[in-house]
Amino acid sequence: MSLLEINDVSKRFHLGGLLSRHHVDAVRNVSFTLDEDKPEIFTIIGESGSGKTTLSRMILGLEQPTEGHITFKGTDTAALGNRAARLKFMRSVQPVFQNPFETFNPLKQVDRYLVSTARSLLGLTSRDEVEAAMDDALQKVGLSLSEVKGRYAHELSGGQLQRVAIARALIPNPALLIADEPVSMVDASLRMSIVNLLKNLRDEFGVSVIYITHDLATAYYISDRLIIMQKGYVVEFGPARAVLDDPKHPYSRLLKSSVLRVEDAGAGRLEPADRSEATRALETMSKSHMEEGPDGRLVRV
Ligand SMILES: Nc1ncnc2c1ncn2[C@@H]1O[C@H](COP(=O)(O)OP(=O)(O)OP(=O)(O)O)[C@@H](O)[C@H]1O
Repeated sequence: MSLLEINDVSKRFHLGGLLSRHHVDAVRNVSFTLDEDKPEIFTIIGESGSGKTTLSRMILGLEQPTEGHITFKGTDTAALGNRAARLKFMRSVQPVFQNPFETFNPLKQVDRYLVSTARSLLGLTSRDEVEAAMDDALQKVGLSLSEVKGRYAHELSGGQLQRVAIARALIPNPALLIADEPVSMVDASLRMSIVNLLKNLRDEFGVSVIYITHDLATAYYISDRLIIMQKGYVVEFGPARAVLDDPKHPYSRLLKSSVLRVEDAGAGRLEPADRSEATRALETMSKSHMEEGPDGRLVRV
């Protein structure tokens, strides 16, 4: 059975009111499926404005698709009518946001966030039960309740704080985490520990992760499959290493060639790579379609 099915989903934002003719097509005809029996790290890559966050907000039910359907464990997420159905969905699909320093109010002890998640999503009332659920989630991210209890955000490192944010998301034992740029605000030296943590959640606890990033290196390291988005379109889709080793679409090639290498920086080569091929591909995008290669990869042509 599918865990998550994204079926031909598009999102159009009207600018200046519904009757205005100005709009942005943030997401265009995106489809993919995650399998319930095969937890994976599914990565969405794309530059700023390509539609990654809009797609993730639709999966979380924070935006509704203009067209298409999103189905979680067989239920259309647009049809989650009552509070009980909505709560059940929120227990199963949890977000992790980009900046842990924005996630946590500096005037509130960080463990209070975990307490409220345990109460609201698990319905726990007794202090012992709440603390057991918190400690269990904190252990999964390599922390413990005693390390975190009573502490404020500024008393923890960015890496520790992002672990606490992930622990909060893990309290209801979700099947799916939506992690939107979870390492971009974390110190480079701590980045791999968070990335390895996501891997561990997949391997040890069977949690699937939708990992949203600009960062090709971490995407290459942890992803099972990925999509590359440009201006709302999926331009390439397939096993992560196959796509990143040998990108087929001009935009994917541009992304890969834009990664700054130490030897280029040392030689003063800081200019962006030539965008002309990717820009030409974008001009013909509305007339394009996805085509399947012999290795099961999909490329927009
Ligand atoms: N609520 C909104 N109203 C109008 N336009 C929006 C809204 N949200 C997003 N957009 C537009 O939709 C497009 C896609 O934005 P989105 O934030 O999904 O991209 P992104 O790939 O996540 O970018 P970033 O990496 O910068 O977060 C952009 O052109 C953006 O300006």
